[in-house]
Amino acid sequence: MTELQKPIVIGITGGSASGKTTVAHAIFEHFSKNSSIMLLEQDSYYKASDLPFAQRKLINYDHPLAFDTELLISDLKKLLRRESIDKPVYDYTIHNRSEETVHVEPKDVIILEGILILDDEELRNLMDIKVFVDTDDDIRVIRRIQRDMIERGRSLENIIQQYRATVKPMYHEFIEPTKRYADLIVPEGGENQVAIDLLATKIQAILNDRGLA
Ligand SMILES: Nc1ncnc2c1ncn2[C@@H]1O[C@H](COP(=O)(O)OP(=O)(O)O)[C@@H](O)[C@H]1O
Ligand SMILES: O=c1ccn([C@@H]2O[C@H](COP(=O)(O)O)[C@@H](O)[C@H]2O)c(=O)[nH]1
Repeated sequence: MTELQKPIVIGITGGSASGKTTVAHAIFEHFSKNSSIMLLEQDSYYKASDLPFAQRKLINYDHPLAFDTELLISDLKKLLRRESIDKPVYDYTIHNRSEETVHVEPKDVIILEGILILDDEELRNLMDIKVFVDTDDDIRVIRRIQRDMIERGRSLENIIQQYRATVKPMYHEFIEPTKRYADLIVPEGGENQVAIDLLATKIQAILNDRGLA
């Protein structure tokens, strides 16, 4: 009976460094002891590139076409059919997909997280709950500087240049407009415990309804 139930898909989006990953991990932690749950990052589905590093650095990574959305939809549909996937691995430090993949087994709850997951209608329609993490541009840019210098091997100059050239304009052109598709808008992300608790309650209700609890 349990194997035949459709898994629950929670989409968590918002601008870069809004707190999407932090919210996704909080939900994951909440359910991981008692439920079968997994994270699926849209970033894993950035397109691979044959261009040299100097040119890869200049790619617009905040445009919908930077992602292999076809592969992401195909993998998500497999997980919904309770089939396993070989998830690509993305390496931000080299701006490219790594040679490796990670074998992922299907789970009852799938948390899909990324800047442009609500842009594509077909992908959007696969989600049960859509969340937009809404954090002001100035806070996000400060967080991004701190994170990208430490975790993604970037210089301050490079982060500022990329932010002005693509990150900020693409946010306003493509990401922020997807807020209208969200069921829930979470201000400030990871520290918003009330929103995380509300989300957890709703997920638990769907788990109960589908007999997955
Ligand atoms: N509410 C918050 N207050 C302070 N720092 C936060 C908050 N939410 C996230 N952060 C920090 O901001 C950075 C970006 O958060 P992250 O969740 O990785 O964002 P995203 O996945 O949207 O890019 C991380 O270093 C994280 O620890
Ligand atoms: O090669 C790359 C790929 C992506 N980026 C930037 O990453 C963010 C999305 O990740 P978040 O965790 O949501 O911040 C996006 O804004 C891209 O600009 C990159 O710099 N290089």
